[in-house]
Amino acid sequence: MTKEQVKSSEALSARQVVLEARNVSWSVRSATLVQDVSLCLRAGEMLGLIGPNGSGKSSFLRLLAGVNAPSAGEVFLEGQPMHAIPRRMVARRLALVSQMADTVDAITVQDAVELGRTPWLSALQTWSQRDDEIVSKALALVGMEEKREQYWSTLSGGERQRTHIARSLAQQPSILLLDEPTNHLDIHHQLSLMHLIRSLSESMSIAVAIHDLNHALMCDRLAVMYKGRLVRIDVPEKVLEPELVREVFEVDVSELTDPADQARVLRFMPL
Ligand SMILES: Nc1ncnc2c1ncn2[C@@H]1O[C@H](COP(=O)(O)OP(=O)(O)OP(=O)(O)O)[C@@H](O)[C@H]1O
Repeated sequence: MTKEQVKSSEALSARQVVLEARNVSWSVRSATLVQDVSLCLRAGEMLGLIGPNGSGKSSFLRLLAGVNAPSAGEVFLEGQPMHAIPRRMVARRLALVSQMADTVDAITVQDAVELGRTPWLSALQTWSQRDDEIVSKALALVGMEEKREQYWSTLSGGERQRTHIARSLAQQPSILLLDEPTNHLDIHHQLSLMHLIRSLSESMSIAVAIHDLNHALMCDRLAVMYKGRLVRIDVPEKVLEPELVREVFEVDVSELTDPADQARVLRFMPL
């Protein structure tokens, strides 16, 4: 990751807001799981959502995606209230890759990825060669083209995860929301996926929940969730500082520099 790939906050602040949460809360029974969160995702931004287990990242991503409606506040997609946009139209603009996404067993990888084209098809717009090309490209991007005929039920956890990501890419959204996409992936696939997400952010806006704080360094900005609240949003260097990491994640952090390429590396120690 070169410094040039990460966009500066000045460059980002000039860009259009594509998705906005305005004072959003979400309660289930008496528990408030997301509390008064406001943030903007800008065009071409890679925004990381970080926070300890149970801090509300997945719940907040589902609100951003319009899968759940906020109990208070509002989400805006390209300036329009999310609740007023038909789901099919939302699906043409935004895709969510959930943490525990599953699908029915009796379909192949190819079938699962083809489902990503659904929002674009209609009685007038039937399956075309272009749809085949989009599906093939999505499979290739996640390295699943050789497994295209394999049944879902026979896939490993990492292959399922990559298939779901391919499905979301086949959807051709301009906004991609990913909930811990490196779950189940081996180290090679974790790195290649993080670099793929980084390169996709040249043409898409991305919000991604991440546990690995070294991966989080690849984001343009980081939003820190803690007990359902947004406690900080800023560039990674300003967010991943010892005091905040200690308070939110209950670990000590020290920063090292890789002599090979001067890259920043974080090392964590128990308190
Ligand atoms: N439908 C629900 N009903 C009750 N509680 C819920 C519901 N969904 C989530 N929660 C609770 O809300 C809190 C936030 O959950 P959420 O999955 O959003 O956190 P997270 O930050 O994504 O966690 P993780 O890092 O472990 O994936 C958790 O304590 C969870 O148990």
